[in-house]
Amino acid sequence: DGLGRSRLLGAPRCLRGPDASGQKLLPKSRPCDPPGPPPSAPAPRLAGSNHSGSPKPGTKRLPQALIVGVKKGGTRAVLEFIRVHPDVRALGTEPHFFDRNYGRGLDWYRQKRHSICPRGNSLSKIENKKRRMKSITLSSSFQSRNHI
Ligand SMILES: Nc1ncnc2c1ncn2[C@@H]1O[C@H](COP(=O)(O)OS(=O)(=O)O)[C@@H](OP(=O)(O)O)[C@H]1O
Repeated sequence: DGLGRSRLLGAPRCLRGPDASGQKLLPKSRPCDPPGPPPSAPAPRLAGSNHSGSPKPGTKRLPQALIVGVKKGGTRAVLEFIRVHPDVRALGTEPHFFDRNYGRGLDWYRQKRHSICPRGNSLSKIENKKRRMKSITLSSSFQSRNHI
């Protein structure tokens, strides 16, 4: 609200440690993780999925929000605006999940997000260079009555 009070009352807060006081958690100059398994690696399977790769009923967890924009459409600016919220943490750099690290699986991606905010709200910008699209996912403990 206008007084700077969080409307996310009741949601676990992401306490910002000394390493995250408004700074990017991962500097842009940091080299990417070594490449994952070759493209022939099987597609990652969702936790709780059956042998066909389909999630079991009741186990699929989707992001609370997915913001999609074209490349160079200002998606970084949107992410930076959202991360100003005190209850939101964001990966500093794009994890390159789809174009470089897909073979590492969804657990690798989830762990990256979990490492910045284990119980709360995390943002990350992911990319699909082939389609020249960018998206921002917001996974959170927000209740449906909460908005940012
Ligand atoms: N409000 C507003 N108005 C006009 N232009 C803006 C605005 N916000 C971001 N930008 C410009 O958007 C470019 C970055 O977009 P993205 O963050 O989507 O880039 S990327 O696709 O992730 O590389 C980047 O443009 P370039 O500097 O030409 O790369 C930003 O300057």
